[in-house]
Amino acid sequence: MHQKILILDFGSQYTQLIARRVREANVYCELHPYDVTPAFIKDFAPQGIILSGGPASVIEKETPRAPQIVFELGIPVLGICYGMQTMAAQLGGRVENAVIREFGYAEIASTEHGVLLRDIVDHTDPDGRNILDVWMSHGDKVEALPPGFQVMAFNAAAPIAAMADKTRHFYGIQFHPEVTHTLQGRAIIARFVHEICNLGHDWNMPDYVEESIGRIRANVGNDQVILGLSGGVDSSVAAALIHRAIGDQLTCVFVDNGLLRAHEARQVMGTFANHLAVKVIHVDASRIFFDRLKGVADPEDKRRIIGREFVEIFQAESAKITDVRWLAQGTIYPDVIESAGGKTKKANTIKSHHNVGGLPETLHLKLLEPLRELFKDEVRELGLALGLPREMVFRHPFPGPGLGVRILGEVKYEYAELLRQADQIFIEELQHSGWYEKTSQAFAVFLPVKSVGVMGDGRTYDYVIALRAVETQDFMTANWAELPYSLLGKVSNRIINEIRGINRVVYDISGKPPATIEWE
Ligand SMILES: Nc1ncnc2c1ncn2[C@@H]1O[C@H](COP(=O)(O)OP(=O)(O)OP(=O)(O)O)[C@@H](O)[C@H]1O
Ligand SMILES: O=c1[nH]c(=O)c2[nH+]cn([C@@H]3O[C@H](COP(=O)(O)O)[C@@H](O)[C@H]3O)c2[nH]1
Ligand SMILES: NC(=O)CC[C@H](N)C(=O)O
Ligand SMILES: [Mg+2]
Repeated sequence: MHQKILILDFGSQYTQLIARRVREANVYCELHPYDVTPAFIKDFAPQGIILSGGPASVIEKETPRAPQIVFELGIPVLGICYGMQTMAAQLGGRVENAVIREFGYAEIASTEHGVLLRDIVDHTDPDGRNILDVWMSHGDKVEALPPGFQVMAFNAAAPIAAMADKTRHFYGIQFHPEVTHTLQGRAIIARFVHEICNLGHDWNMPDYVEESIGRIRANVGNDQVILGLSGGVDSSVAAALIHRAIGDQLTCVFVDNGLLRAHEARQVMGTFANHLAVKVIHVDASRIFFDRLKGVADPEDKRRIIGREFVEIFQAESAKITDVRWLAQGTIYPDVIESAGGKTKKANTIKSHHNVGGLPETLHLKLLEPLRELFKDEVRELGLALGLPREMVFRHPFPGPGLGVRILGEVKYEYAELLRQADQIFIEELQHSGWYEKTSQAFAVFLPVKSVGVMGDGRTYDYVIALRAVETQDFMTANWAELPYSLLGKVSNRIINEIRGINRVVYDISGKPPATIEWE
């Protein structure tokens, strides 16, 4: 049993980051909606609670409140932004519309009341006051302190920019410590969990590996498990972990759908089957995929067809193995959070992300998802701890539909071959120049349009390749990467010189939003 923090989510854009920061302080935490039941909170038995920010306004009626039990358990509570405002309102203070709203950088002076901000400082002002550079995003502010509280920090826009009741260990901060713009944010979160909640550093990878292996063994017993192995980070780490736990009871199914990157099949088989001695069934289904995709140009239709075909292959393969009771997946914590949000939010479907999650009932398999609690960088750390090669653990994510959504319109074998070569050149050059690690995701896109060129004094009429490279934390928003012109020039030269059929290369300079990372 780990010591743990409960984070109640009021709908902030940054709630996941709060969880990340707590984990980075080596403390286990979970994120749940603000309206969980009192019984849930009791059972969860947290050593501290964090209330997140949120878009609503405490001033309006019918807006979210923290379950009252949060303030009755005798444990520390930290309210961030909306979390602070609702704490103030619920405990007898007052919240008003702010005259001056703050969005972005702000300075606050701390009074050092309570332990949370004591000695945490960016600089001092001419009056000798401790100043923190913080990031704010609010239109409301706490106007009157609840009984028992004192001001912990202030500025002109928010005379109560932070407040504390040091007897009950209730803290409220108007700024966001979870975003990196708040320079001392990490230190503040660490202060809260270690010194105010008195939690140790009991969340670390080596312990996690052992615990997780124990849990997998206890769950699975003597059953057989199958896992769809893509060669991506998540399914690879899941495979390595489960294999460590149950060895030969695990069978991986790696589907070559003809839409993989260059040498992917060889690499995956090399690492897993040869190096780690994991049982991997290599299903060469490229012909089936190309057949099914013939004449289909609509991106959503393509995604659906590819997703359906994956499921059929899985079903066929699992039927060939006796005693399979479990389907293992590389589901990670952001997937869990996002699909929970997806049930309640009325979100627009931009793309239906392919996932083997939609397996038919007739498969009758239980789900084994050992990475459900982990963030991507924790998954990477786990991969390294399990001995997976760095190139595998740190590779960019690759979507399930693969090159199928990077060939615009109809997918043809000929296009896939051209794209594979271009993508390989781009990735090679990024790696040589040190830019692969500086970008979050990079790839080539095949445009099935022809343009005129001149090569060796002759006319060409060939296809176009677009290059895409982005920097992002969470893949929800992204900036295009400012790759050096010299690097782009070299990649362009190589693609046009080395690949017959391509005579023009362009670079995608669109952010997300308004564009998405993949072109389809
Ligand atoms: N070619 C494939 N063969 C078998 N299973 C696959 C294949 N492609 C995708 N999958 C399954 O679909 C799941 C979702 O793919 P996704 O790309 O989200 O994760 P990943 O490949 O494990 O990691 P990453 O996000 O780093 O690419 C994978 O975990 C895997 O189980
Ligand atoms: O497993 C996946 N199955 C999919 O169908 C899929 N579509 C997009 N992606 C990846 O998700 C991230 C965001 O992509 P978009 O900005 O294009 O939506 C990027 O990292 C994309 O590569 C997918 N991953
Ligand atoms: N970021 C937040 O939590 C904002 C809280 C509240 N909606 C405000 O504008 O003050
Ligand atoms: Mg993948």
